[in-house]
Amino acid sequence: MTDFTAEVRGVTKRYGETEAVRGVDLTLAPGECVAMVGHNGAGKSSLIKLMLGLTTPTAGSIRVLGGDPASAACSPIRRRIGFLPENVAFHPNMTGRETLDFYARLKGASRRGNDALFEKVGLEPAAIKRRVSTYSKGMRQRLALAQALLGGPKLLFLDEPTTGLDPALRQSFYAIVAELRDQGTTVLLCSHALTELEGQADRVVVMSRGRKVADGSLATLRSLAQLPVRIRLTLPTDDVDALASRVGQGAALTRLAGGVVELACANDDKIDLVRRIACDSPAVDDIEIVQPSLDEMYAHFLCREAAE
Ligand SMILES: Nc1ncnc2c1ncn2[C@@H]1O[C@H](COP(=O)(O)OP(=O)(O)OP(=O)(O)O)[C@@H](O)[C@H]1O
Repeated sequence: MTDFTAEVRGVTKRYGETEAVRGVDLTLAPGECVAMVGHNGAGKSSLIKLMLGLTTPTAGSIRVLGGDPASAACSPIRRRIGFLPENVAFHPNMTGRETLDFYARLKGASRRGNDALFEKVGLEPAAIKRRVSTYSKGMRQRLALAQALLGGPKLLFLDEPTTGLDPALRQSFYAIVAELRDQGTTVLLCSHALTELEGQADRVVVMSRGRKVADGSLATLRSLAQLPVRIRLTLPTDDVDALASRVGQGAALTRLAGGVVELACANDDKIDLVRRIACDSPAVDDIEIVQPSLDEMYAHFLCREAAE
């Protein structure tokens, strides 16, 4: 008996000569929001298709919601999975309502909840009467999310859900994802927009060339990557060199524009350094601690994998 919503064990997927997924282990716990990142062709979509039961592994095993998602007996399981594919193509001549009704029939879900779904994703009553061909990219993506939410999925796969959306729409998209997660839905989210994933995902999985090269919370990945933390000081005095060298003892120092000095140090040395700055340099105007970004950690794990 497993507690995981999805469990991928030693999975390899080969397409002819191409090994799209290589020996991947991955678990998704109930109510977890996991971000999967990786370069083009890293194997993210292949892994999602395997968990959806659209393809079968060449080696290894997959269990989703307690069953094998590819087996014919598991269609009740597949009804509890939602999927927003990377490139959604709806029929242009159907209205929003007709489209959602159509997908509800396909999924065997009741259409009674469709109005609530339109409201959840922010599609106005006037908009759902219009043909999809008149929709903006943002409206199509909202409709795509409503489609993925049909039947109240326990597990939701979102493949590049925010590509092409403006910042406000991206925020509202993530607000819906957070609400779903709070209600216990497990979410796996693929994206190339690493910066916007910070703060959204409980865990980040980094894929490269079919392999999983890192898996953990941002804090775990930070401690694994051991990238330097940067401490930015805004110094009021002209004597930047003296002050900077005094506070910067033992830390790599860079002068930035506008009297700002950046000190790079190991994460474990950060508190000591901040103490020293506070004691020795009362004239510091401002202090900012910049943790390694997900972009930087991602680049680090890819370089490490390439070197291995
Ligand atoms: N049906 C298929 N037939 C043959 N090769 C495939 C098939 N699907 C995927 N591949 C190959 O498997 C590898 C992984 O592709 P996949 O689409 O899983 O990557 P991805 O990480 O989702 O990339 P992207 O970010 O560009 O969507 C690629 O080399 C791709 O060409």
